[in-house]
Amino acid sequence: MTSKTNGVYDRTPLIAGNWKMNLDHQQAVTLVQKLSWILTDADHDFEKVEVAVFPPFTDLRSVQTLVAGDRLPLMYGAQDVSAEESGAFTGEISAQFLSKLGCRYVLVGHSERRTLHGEDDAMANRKLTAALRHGLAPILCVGEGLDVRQAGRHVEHTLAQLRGALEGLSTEQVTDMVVAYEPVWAIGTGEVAGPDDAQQMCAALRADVASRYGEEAAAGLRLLYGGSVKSSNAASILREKDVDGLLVGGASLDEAEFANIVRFEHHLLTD
Ligand SMILES: O=C[C@H](O)COP(=O)(O)O
Repeated sequence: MTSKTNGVYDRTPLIAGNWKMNLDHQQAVTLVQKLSWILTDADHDFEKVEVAVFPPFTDLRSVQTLVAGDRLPLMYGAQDVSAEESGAFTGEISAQFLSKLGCRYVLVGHSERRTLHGEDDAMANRKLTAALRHGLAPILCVGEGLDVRQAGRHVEHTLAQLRGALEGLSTEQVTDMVVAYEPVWAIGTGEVAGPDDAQQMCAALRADVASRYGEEAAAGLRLLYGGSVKSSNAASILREKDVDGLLVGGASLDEAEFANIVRFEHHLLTD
């Protein structure tokens, strides 16, 4: 997001709520209903600031039914996708299934997939390709651990993740992409990277895309920050020039708190 002063953004801000392994399908319906009531009551303009939720797989059909039935203006997506097309892959969920459920987005390469399931950049690349084949918009997650940050290698590390995951993709495919910078040391810890840290990395990611895929691709690329985001720090991070949105974990499980994050502009105007 850019141009914070006149209310006009170069890119539509995206506020994404990753529920992780929380909320069953009934709780999902309740949360989405309440979130939509709060935002509608507050006259939230969903075209100006996009809102997306990422429930567990088992909730997606219920969320789809609610969103379609009530014509809710929010988007939803999945937290992961198989790199495979179909077949004997027990427990996997294909991009085609997600597409059929009306998912707009899918997270790829989240740090919890990387650390808990050993996913690497090559796997992120295969998942991105699978998602794109089925018309899903991937949100590629990148970011460094504490050791890398302390060694001062966070920019090179994160750019290497980006390059590995985007390997072989066309300029057109990269142009539609969303990339989330999530420093692992700031996830679920209460530690937040400062707005300067978020801006430094998002600027480096955008510059890298510009050098490889051209200025147009870089200008369209949406860059999110994730890691202990709350309504109290959202506005200051989003004020940064190259930060186009947020990937929110824990705080997205509380509809009032998440709605306050979505309405960050309100805080920009008042603080
Ligand atoms: O996907 C979301 C991120 O992992 C951030 O999670 P958090 O807001 O709970 O730190």
